[in-house]
Amino acid sequence: MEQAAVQGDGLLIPLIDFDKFLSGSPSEKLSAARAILAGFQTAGFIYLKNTPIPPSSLADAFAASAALFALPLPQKLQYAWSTPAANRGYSAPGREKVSLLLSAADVAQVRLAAPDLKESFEIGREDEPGLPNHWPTEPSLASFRATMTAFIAQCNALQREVMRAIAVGMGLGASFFDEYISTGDNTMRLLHYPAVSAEVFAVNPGQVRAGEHSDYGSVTLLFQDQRGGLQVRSPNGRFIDATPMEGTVVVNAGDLLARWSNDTIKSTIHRVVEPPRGGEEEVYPPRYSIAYFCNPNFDQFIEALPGTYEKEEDKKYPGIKSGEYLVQRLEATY
Ligand SMILES: O=C(O)CCC(=O)C(=O)O
Ligand SMILES: [Fe+2]
Repeated sequence: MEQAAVQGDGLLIPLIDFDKFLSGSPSEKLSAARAILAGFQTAGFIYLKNTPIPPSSLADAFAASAALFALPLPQKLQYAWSTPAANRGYSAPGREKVSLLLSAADVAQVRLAAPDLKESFEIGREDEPGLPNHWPTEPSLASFRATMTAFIAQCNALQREVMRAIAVGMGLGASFFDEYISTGDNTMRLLHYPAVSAEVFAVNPGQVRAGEHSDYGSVTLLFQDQRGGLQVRSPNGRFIDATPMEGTVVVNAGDLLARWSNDTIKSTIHRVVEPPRGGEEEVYPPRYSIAYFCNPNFDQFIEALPGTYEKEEDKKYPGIKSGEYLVQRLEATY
């Protein structure tokens, strides 16, 4: 029996020992795979412990991310995110003037449009023709590219194993997804939620660090620091804290995997809000996270997986090319 990482209001996110899947006995492998699949089918989220990602790689990636975001804005803007098809580079925070608002009408207006209090930097597949990554050239970031390249390779290897676990759980054979994900059409997103005055949230109850959303692709590996603020929506519609647990990776299923599984897997809404209140903080410290968004190869045609429907008419969605689906979704957001 695995433990719960998060439990409340009908949401149960399991904590799974991934080493049991990777190096356990055949029966341990199978039960870990089934627990992983069950977590995606019920919560849409799991926490994994004992993954092969070395803590030192993660620490290096967070340090490189912090060094990047510490650059002055004009320097970061040299690396600006350009188009949904490219999906690479830097996105600046929304204007953070919320606490200066004077009238209730102004507050109401901003609540409607309250921009996320975050900045991000996206890194795509390195060898994609015509779409170079925006590697920083500052001397203070001399090791950024090597650090991220190594970390991305480790994340890609981990997601392949997660997909194998899903395949085993579904009874499809461990290598079922391998050919679908051979290219590594994935995106690493570095996230920085700057320090923010507690007043910003007090003045505007609609203000969040990242608005509620589901992810688009197959699975997302999410590495969060210890600040807290990530919340996952329960089946009853309440947001439940997905509290950080040292040494774990949060993994969630995205919309394309839900569609691929004929909605037997859930892509669950989540968001990032102010950290849970401890005392009388006036300023919430910055929060950093790294999300590794995975997709089937962009040229793969995605339609209901074997075993997720009985008759043709039970298929809920027409097939679609992975890359087309992603670009459609990105176009709607930016
Ligand atoms: O920062 C986080 O913990 C969550 C980020 C997230 O959900 C996203 O970027 O899709
Ligand atoms: Fe997300």
